[in-house]
Amino acid sequence: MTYEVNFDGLVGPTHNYAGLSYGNVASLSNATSVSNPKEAALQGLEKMKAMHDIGLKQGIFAPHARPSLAPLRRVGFSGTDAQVLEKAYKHDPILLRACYSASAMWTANAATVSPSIDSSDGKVHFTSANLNCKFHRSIEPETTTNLLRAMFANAQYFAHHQHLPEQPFFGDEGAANHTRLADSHGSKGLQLFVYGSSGFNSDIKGPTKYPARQTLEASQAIARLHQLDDKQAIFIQQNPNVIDQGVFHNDVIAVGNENVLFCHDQAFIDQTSSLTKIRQAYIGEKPLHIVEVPTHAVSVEDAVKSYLFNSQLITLPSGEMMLVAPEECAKNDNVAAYIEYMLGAKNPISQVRFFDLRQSMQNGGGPACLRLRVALNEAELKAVNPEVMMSEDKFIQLSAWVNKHYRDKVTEQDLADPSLLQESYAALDELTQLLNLGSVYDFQRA
Ligand SMILES: NCCC[C@H](NC(=O)CCC(=O)O)C(=O)O
Repeated sequence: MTYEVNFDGLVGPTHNYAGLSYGNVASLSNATSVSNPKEAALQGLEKMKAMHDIGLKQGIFAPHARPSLAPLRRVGFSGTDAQVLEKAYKHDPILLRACYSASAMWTANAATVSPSIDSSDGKVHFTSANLNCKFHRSIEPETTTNLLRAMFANAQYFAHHQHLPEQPFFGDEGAANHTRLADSHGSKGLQLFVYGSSGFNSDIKGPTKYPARQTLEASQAIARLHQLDDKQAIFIQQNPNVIDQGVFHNDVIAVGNENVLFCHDQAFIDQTSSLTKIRQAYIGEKPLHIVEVPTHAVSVEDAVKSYLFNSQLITLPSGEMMLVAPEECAKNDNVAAYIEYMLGAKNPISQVRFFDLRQSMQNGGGPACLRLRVALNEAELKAVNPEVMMSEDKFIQLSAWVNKHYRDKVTEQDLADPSLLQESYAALDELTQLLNLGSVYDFQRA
């Protein structure tokens, strides 16, 4: 038996709205709104618990330590921690906000993962994403790797790779631009890598307004590192026009699960020929279902607002598929009508469940952004650090931990307050014990 295990990012104690992601409509439009980290973390935990209760395997990905002081010291802010915060607040508040971001919650961007069945050495491969398109995200990869190593600590089963070179040519945003199509989670599959532009080839035309965060070269490097056979990797360009309309990652316009690809009809460049290539490359024996949503039913704008395609598409223990959608989809008439139609149409998706993830959604992160998918067989699952797996007890423990440590309000002014740093580090130090992670943060290693 092979399971798809979803590792959801636990929202960190400094979750805030800083408007840091040009090209991500929600991030920009909610800049400087007041955030509620406690509510954000509890909303995320509710989703994890619901997935666990449905009978799925659910994991927990710890947050990163924020504020991160190393980048501030590196660019010349000096003194005690409190002095560094005070000076940065005064002289470069935007940089300070970036160093406070809880963006590591969106674990679809933490790494790209290939299951052992696809890799020639028979191991599960992980490559942390360099996230070098946005400064606040470019400071994530080292801690991500520390966390992955603490969660998947067995070298017999798990191979960890360093993130790609920190340079736009190798822009890599992890699993948000990667999906796997296969007859089942346990069968050999086709890994679909979707890139926005090329680092080296100027014939490949990217978007003109917003940045393309994933390059072809990065996707190719991952396929090499993960030892994928040529037949098991396909590279398709994202439609640059939709990037310019706010589709900053492919998982805002397409999602795959087993033998289903659910996508908008403007998701890919030259959509008809892109889909033909995917159909021809599919290596399964079952039929590949491509559920393509027409623009007349759901516009790109509605897709971006509702995050329909940032739903998780999961296989239930019964074998049916369920769309795990943000509540915003139920509130958008066009999207709600399409979902109703789709559930009744001839395809494997037969159920939907909506979640309130507003705190994350307001920064452009839906259900699918919040999770990293790792397909694991029984032996591999046994080798995972058991403390990072969701259970009744873990849910109670983590909810209590959030309620004890988190604030229910963070404003821009709070970022100058050194007690927010102390509270956050104390909370995370305790969390590393709850999840048995060891010393993964800089402040624990100093
Ligand atoms: N996969 C969803 C990622 C969302 C994330 N948003 C942010 O970082 C917003 C942070 C802020 O603006 O405070 C991003 O754009 O990478």
